[in-house]
Amino acid sequence: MIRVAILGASGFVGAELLRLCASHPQLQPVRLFGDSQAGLKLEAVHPQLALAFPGLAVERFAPERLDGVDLVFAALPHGHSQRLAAEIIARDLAFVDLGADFRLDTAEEYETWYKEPHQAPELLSRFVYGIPEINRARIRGAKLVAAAGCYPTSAILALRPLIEAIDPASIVVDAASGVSGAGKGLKEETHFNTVDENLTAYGLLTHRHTAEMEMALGGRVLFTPHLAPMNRGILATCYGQAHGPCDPLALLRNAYADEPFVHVSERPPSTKWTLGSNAVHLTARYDPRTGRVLAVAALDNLVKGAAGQMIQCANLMLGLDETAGLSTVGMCP
Ligand SMILES: NC(=O)C1=CN([C@@H]2O[C@H](COP(=O)(O)OP(=O)(O)OC[C@H]3O[C@@H](n4cnc5c(N)ncnc54)[C@H](OP(=O)(O)O)[C@@H]3O)[C@@H](O)[C@H]2O)C=CC1
Ligand SMILES: CC(=O)N[C@@H](CCC(=O)OP(=O)(O)O)C(=O)O
Repeated sequence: MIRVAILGASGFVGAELLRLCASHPQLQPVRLFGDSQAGLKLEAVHPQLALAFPGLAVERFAPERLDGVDLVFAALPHGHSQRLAAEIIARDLAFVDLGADFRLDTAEEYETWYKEPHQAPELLSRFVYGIPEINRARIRGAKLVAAAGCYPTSAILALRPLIEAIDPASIVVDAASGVSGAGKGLKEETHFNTVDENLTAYGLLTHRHTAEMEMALGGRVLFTPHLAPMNRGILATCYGQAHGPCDPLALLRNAYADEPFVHVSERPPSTKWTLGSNAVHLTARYDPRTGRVLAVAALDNLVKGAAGQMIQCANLMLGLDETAGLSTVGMCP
C-alpha cells in the first residue's frame, strides 16, 4: 500500500480525495491535516466518510508527522503550499499540490495574478503542470506535480486540440461553476440566499485562472467565470476565431480517442453527466456565419477539476494504473 497524507483534509477537496481513496486499491490515507478542525475525528468533520476510515482524525500539520508517508496531497488555500513545500521535498516524497502556488511558470506571473510575492520562486520550475491529457509524459515519474485549476482544466481540454485551427489571441471562455468551487468557507457571495435562483458573473477581466489558460494555450484569453445555483459542476463555453473552415469535433475526437476520462460527442454536454466522476464531456462546432469555433466542456469541479485529477496524476507519478480508484461513471439524475 502507498501511505498518503492529506493537507486540507477537512475541506471540500480533502473530502473528495478521501472518497476516491476509499475505492483506490493502493492509496491508503494515514495522516489528515487541517486547521480549525484539527483535533476532531474524521467522522465529526466528514460524516459521509465515517465507515470508510473509522480510525482517522484531523491533526495540525508538523513535518515529523510525515514519517512513514509515501505521498502527500495538498488542497490548501493559495499561498500555503509554497511555505511548506521545502519540508516535503526534503523528505523526497511524491507531492501533488492543488493550490495555485506552483502552477505558473514564473514568480512574476504569480505576483501579477495573486497580488503577493511568491515565497519559494526557486521551486517553481521543479513542479510539472498537472493535466495528464496534455502533459502525461512529464507527469509520469515526476516527484512534484501542481494539479491544474478547475476552470483551466475545462477550457484547456476543450481548446488545446483546436489551437492550430484558431487565432490564439482571440480566445473567449465563459464558464459557470457550482458553488462547491468556492470551498466550504461561509461568505455572502456563496450564501444560499445569494446563489439560489441566481446566476452571477464575477472576477471580470481579473480572474487568476486567466493566467493558467494562457500558459497552457499559448494565447490571449478573455475569461469570465459565473456562479451557478448548483452544488458541483463546471460548464465552459469557449470561442476562438478560426483561420478558415474546419471540423473541430473531428479534431477533438482525434486528440482524445485513447483518453480514458474524455468523452467527445456531438451532443452538448451537461454538468450532471459528470457528477462524482473524473469524466470530461466535450463537443465543438465551426460556425460558418461568424467564422468562429465553439467548444463546450462539462466536468465535476471537485473531481476532474480537483481531487480526481490529483489522483490521476499520482497514479502516473507512482507507476500505477492511471485509472485506479477513478470511476468513470457519473451520477445522474
Ligand atoms: N473546490 C474546488 O472545486 C476546487 C478547489 N481548488 C483549490 O483547492 C484548495 C482547497 O479547496 P477547497 O477544499 O475547496 O477549500 P476548503 O475551504 O473547503 O478547505 C480548505 C482546507 O484548508 C485548510 N486550511 C485552511 N487554512 C489553513 C491553514 N492556515 N493551515 C493549514 N490548513 C488550512 C482547511 O482546514 P480547516 O477546515 O480545518 O480549517 C481545509 O481543510 C484551494 O486552493 C482551492 O482553490 C482547486 C480546484 C477546484
Ligand atoms: C465558484 C468559485 O468561486 N470558484 C473558484 C475557483 C475554484 C478554485 O478553487 O480555484 P483554483 O482551481 O485556482 O484552486 C473561484 O472562482 O475563485
